[in-house]
Amino acid sequence: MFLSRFTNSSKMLHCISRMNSSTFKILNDIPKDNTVPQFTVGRKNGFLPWGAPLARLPEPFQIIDEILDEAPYYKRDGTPGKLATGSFGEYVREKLPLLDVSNIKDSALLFALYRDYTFLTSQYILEPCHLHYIATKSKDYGLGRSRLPANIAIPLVSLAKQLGAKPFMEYTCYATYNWQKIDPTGNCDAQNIKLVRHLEGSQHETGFVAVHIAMVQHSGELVSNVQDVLDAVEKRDREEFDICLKKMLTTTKIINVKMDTMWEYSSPKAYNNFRTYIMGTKSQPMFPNGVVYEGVSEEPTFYRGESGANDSIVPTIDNLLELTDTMPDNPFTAILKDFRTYRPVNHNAYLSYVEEKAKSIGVRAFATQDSNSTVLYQALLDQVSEFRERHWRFTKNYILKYSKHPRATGGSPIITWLPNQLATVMQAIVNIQNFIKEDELSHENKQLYVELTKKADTQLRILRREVEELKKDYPGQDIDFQEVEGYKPKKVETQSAATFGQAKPAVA
Ligand code: HEM
Repeated sequence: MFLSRFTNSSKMLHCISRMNSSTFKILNDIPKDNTVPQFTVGRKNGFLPWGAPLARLPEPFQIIDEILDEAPYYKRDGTPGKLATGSFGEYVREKLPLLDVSNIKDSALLFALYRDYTFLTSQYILEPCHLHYIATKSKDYGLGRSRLPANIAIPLVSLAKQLGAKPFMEYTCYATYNWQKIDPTGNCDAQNIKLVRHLEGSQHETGFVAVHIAMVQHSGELVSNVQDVLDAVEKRDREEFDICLKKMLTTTKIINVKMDTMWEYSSPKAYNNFRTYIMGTKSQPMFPNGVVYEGVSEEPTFYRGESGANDSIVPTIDNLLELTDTMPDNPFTAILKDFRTYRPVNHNAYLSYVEEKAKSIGVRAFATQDSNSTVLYQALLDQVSEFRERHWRFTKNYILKYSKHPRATGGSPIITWLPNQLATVMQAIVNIQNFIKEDELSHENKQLYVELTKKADTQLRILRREVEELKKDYPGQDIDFQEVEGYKPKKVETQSAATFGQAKPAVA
């Protein structure tokens, strides 16, 4: 049975889940009703859409297929597209009529149109930046276009409103709603994935997105694991709790192993060939005055760019383990919270549910009442650290080796932001040892605990030194709260990256 109470109103979905934080309706099966929002969290689809992403648009929208086929730097036949010749801007201004998208009932078409208008937007405003980046031999991006024409802006804003999304390219647009299986009977491993839309058009771009999909295909198991852990804590069932933590460990290990295949599917050297087009307009020097959406408002807009930071796997685990609560109250954490608004409303509501539920029933407190459970909890923290550590390695090899640009695609400071969270989780692994009584541990858990604690402690010291060194080469890495408008710090603990990621002590 799928969730029949869902309607295509994203606001309604948000309300349903927020009305009662002790329950959250998760899809148990694939819906038959095509008005159910594509990004509804489910035990089968997890954080992927519940239906296969729509690859081709029906009339009267086929003109968008045509334009997007012509756009990529390299078209499907390998010849240069409009972005390579610098003619995309003029082409789309002239060729695209102002289409009416105000009343789209089918959730697949609604999301496909939103995806496609965000592609048109990013290609339009960032076309000059990539050409500048090539002309200056990777030195800088110059300025982007500061006005988005009405034939793109008006429909995009309407679609975003219908979805409760930002009118800008989110992670869902570039990654989780932008793929097809090559063999429809196969799974979503990277070799079986091709893209619906390209920005650059290389196999490295396909590989980059495909590895994300290969990881997110396991998020259905993760959603089930999370629910089982929460149920076990509510029942105060220790045996069941330990079994569930072990199952979740298996899932997280699979996801981390899939992450490692990035090196195989997408080369570090090729990443910067498509990275420009996924940049945002917020906290980016290419858009000092933002972007005006013509026909909508003369007020400039500022949006974060596409980023894996909008994926829901890691935030879900952060929230379940109550790690989010130990993040320092600094501007980096403020950015992390801001990122959470750049995702489907149902994902955001799910994240809030997990966060509130874990706190109210005390997942961490329950874990730390037993030394062996605490080690399993610590092992899960270690998987979050493994994810973030792999990720920091990607950033050093795919980005820092080739670019001195100070901001990541999502607008976070490239040197200090990721280490803020990485250091927090490493510190949490070290701190949790206060709850472990070695003489109560099984032989297996004792070995694991010693190994995990030592590893985190060493990595933390290396990371701190590394960040201080790297900061010298990148300007503006220490930011203040003003950059994250709307965020109210509870208490300013630090504004300096010198003490980034100091987790608060774990309190049971
Ligand atoms: C070559 C591969 C990758 C590179 C270079 C890269 C780069 C980055 C950067 C620079 C950030 C900082 C946020 C921002 O954009 O402003 C970020 C955040 C993030 N990315 Fe990636 N990414 C890669 C692959 C992935 C993959 C495969 C995933 C899997 C879903 C992922 C998930 C995340 C998450 C969850 C965050 C937030 C991290 C946190 O909470 O500490 N990334 N990424």
